[in-house]
Amino acid sequence: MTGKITVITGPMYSGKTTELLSFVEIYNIGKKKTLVFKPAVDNRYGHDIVSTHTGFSVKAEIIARASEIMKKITPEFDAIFIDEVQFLDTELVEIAKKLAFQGIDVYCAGLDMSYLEKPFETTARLLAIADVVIKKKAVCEKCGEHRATYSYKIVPDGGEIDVGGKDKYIAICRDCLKQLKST
Ligand SMILES: Nc1ncnc2c1ncn2[C@@H]1O[C@H](COP(=O)(O)OP(=O)(O)O)[C@@H](O)[C@H]1O
Ligand SMILES: Cc1cn([C@H]2C[C@H](O)[C@@H](COP(=O)(O)O)O2)c(=O)[nH]c1=O
Ligand SMILES: [Zn+2]
Repeated sequence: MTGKITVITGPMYSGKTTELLSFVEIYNIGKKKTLVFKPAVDNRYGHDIVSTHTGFSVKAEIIARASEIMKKITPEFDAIFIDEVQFLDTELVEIAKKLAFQGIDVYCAGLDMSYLEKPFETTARLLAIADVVIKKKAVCEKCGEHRATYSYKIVPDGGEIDVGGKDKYIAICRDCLKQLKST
């Protein structure tokens, strides 16, 4: 049987990594063969772990390019999990397809949009080929409603790729974004 491609997306703090790691746990309980990957650019929580904003973490393989995934897995794997896919090159899309054809489930988590409201290309392309899309929302840090779909930058521009957390970004809803833009 072929594998399934699942993409978990949404703004920062929406629970993407939490959801990704809950899938890892399900496969691990079932004693399945799995591997977790993370791009090298995201150095927030230490070098060889994927961590949620609440501090829950699992061991991960650090990769600079998507092609490194193929060097680290064999056909015996049941599933692979990749966090922060917005930081990886678009070759990940072909790799995800290839692995799914080989019967390996592929779980990807990543931002859909940058703070400039532009789609991250790798996430966008993965969404196009996904079997399952999970779109998460965060709590808006302006109005307190659970409908934030945007990551808003609260410090001067450090470029579209700019690793950080609450020191740089908040999650906000469209209504609050509209308000912020009009002030
Ligand atoms: N604005 C927010 N909305 C929702 N959760 C938030 C917010 N700010 C901080 N959190 C915390 O972040 C956790 C989700 O973290 P994580 O899964 O790492 O999210 P993501 O990977 O989408 O950034 C939540 O369980 C909550 O404790
Ligand atoms: C919006 C936005 C975010 N980033 C960075 C900031 C963080 O390091 C990650 C997102 O982490 P999370 O697990 O989703 O909270 O991406 C960026 O580089 N550029 C952006 O526009
Ligand atoms: Zn709001």
